[in-house]
Amino acid sequence: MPNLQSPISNLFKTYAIIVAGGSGSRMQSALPKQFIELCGEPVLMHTIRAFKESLSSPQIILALHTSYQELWAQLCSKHNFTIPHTVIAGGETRFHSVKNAVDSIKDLDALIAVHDAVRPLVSAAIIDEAYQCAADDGTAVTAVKSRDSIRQANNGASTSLNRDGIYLVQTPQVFKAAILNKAYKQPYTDNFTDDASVVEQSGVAITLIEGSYDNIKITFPEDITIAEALINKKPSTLS
Ligand SMILES: Nc1ccn([C@@H]2O[C@H](COP(=O)(O)OP(=O)(O)OP(=O)(O)O)[C@@H](O)[C@H]2O)c(=O)n1
Ligand SMILES: C[C@](O)(CO)[C@H](O)COP(=O)(O)O
Repeated sequence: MPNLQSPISNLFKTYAIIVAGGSGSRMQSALPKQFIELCGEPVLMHTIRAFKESLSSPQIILALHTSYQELWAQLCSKHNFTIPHTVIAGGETRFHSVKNAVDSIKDLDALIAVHDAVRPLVSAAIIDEAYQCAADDGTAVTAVKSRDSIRQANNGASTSLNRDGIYLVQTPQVFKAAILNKAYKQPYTDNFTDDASVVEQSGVAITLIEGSYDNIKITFPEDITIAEALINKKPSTLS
């Protein structure tokens, strides 16, 4: 069935915060992983294009460490990359990068997606579904069910958990702007591993939506090979 709903951008101003302020220590590459080429262009360009191609057509805000902003400008020029976006300063942690971007958005009636620069395989369909769900529920966090069995370790022993109740969380994570703005006023703690954990701590319930096993995060060197294989799959086989 074709989606006959009008794009969410007819009803809400939409933003996408793409966080690219990390150093990629686990990648062990001199060049942070968001700038490494994937099928001929930097990872970050694939990610920004996915949002540009969504029906939600968000205004894109890119969080980049100041020391890499000149490199990014050079890469955009080299690759003729002209998708409009605003660059703001990345922070010391992912939380601080998101906070800088959230603080730059003054429209508290908007919808804001937060997405890792290093998840370049996100589909337009998932992006649009996440904005729609956040419009309805206030929050939308993409996740997939664990495909492996799960055990909880405890004092040298371990017990089996029901994997049907275990979700692996991805991005995009989309929120009504007022919810995200309030959540990011909280002081930072190490427990804030994603935006859902920050919003939940502020007292707001999280709605999960179906993500995709293809929406991998590029974290380790082998992830580049896996991402290229996924990109080269026929589009009709992407799940
Ligand atoms: N200070 C930071 C740290 C991370 N990120 C972003 O958050 C996303 C997810 O983080 P992760 O994969 O952990 O990236 P890095 O922090 O770069 O990697 P590592 O943890 O291996 O150092 C990435 O797009 C990364 O650029 C960010 O914007 N600002
Ligand atoms: C935000 C995230 O990508 C959701 O899976 C993840 O929590 C980032 O964690 P990392 O420790 O920075 O890889």
